[in-house]
Amino acid sequence: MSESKSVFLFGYSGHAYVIIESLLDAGYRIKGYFDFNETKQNPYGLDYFGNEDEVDVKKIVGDNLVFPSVGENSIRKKLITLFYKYQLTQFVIVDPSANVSKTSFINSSTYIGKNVVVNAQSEIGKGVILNTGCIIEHECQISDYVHIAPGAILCGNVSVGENSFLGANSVVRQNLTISSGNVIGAGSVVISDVLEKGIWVGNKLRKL
Ligand SMILES: CC(=O)SCCNC(=O)CCNC(=O)[C@H](O)C(C)(C)COP(=O)(O)OP(=O)(O)OC[C@H]1O[C@@H](n2cnc3c(N)ncnc32)[C@H](O)[C@@H]1OP(=O)(O)O
Repeated sequence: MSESKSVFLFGYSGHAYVIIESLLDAGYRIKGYFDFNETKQNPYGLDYFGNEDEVDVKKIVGDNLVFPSVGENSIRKKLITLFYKYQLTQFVIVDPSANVSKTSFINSSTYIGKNVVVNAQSEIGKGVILNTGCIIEHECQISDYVHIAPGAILCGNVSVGENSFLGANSVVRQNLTISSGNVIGAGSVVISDVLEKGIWVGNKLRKL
């Protein structure tokens, strides 16, 4: 990761706190944040630069780095669209504790959290969150704006469509596809393709 520039964050609540600590551990300087309003709590003492829809973001940011620090998939998508519009400098944040295969490909504005594993030949889209301790096994394909919550496990060669959310500790069996816009509940076990959009929960446990 580049250490020569400062980072402007977009969004400053719980998910941003996690990102801030990864950035600080990796040696970045944080310039401040944009958000709808100045936040009441400011645990990291950051400067507020305004609502990105109301201020001249490009002039304020210059050639510094930008990052979408919000957990909600649709808001990250909106922010990244703005980053492209103003040709701002996007990057990838990999927490120093993560273990990311050299043969995987990670797209811009993606966050890889503490103790995450990304294994061989996986491809991760832009604006993705790989949250604390999740495991993305070999040859997985994760599309843009997906959120994989803490502790989720994707076995090998799993595809996840754009904007989907996989809950904490969910497990997806190998070689399966989850199409775009899906929500998989916390602790669920996915044992067949999920091709119809919806909120899916449960683990159909039975004696074999
Ligand atoms: C750092 C972070 O925090 S990242 C975020 C991590 N958070 C998570 O992973 C949470 C993921 N969210 C969930 O699992 C949610 O429960 C959802 C999205 C699946 C469903 O939420 P809601 O739509 O609000 O459902 P609600 O809580 O009303 O429950 C509806 C029904 O589903 C059941 N249900 C909800 N979640 C689950 C689940 N994970 N597994 C099994 N059943 C569930 C409920 O028991 C309830 O059943 P009933 O109708 O028989 O009473």
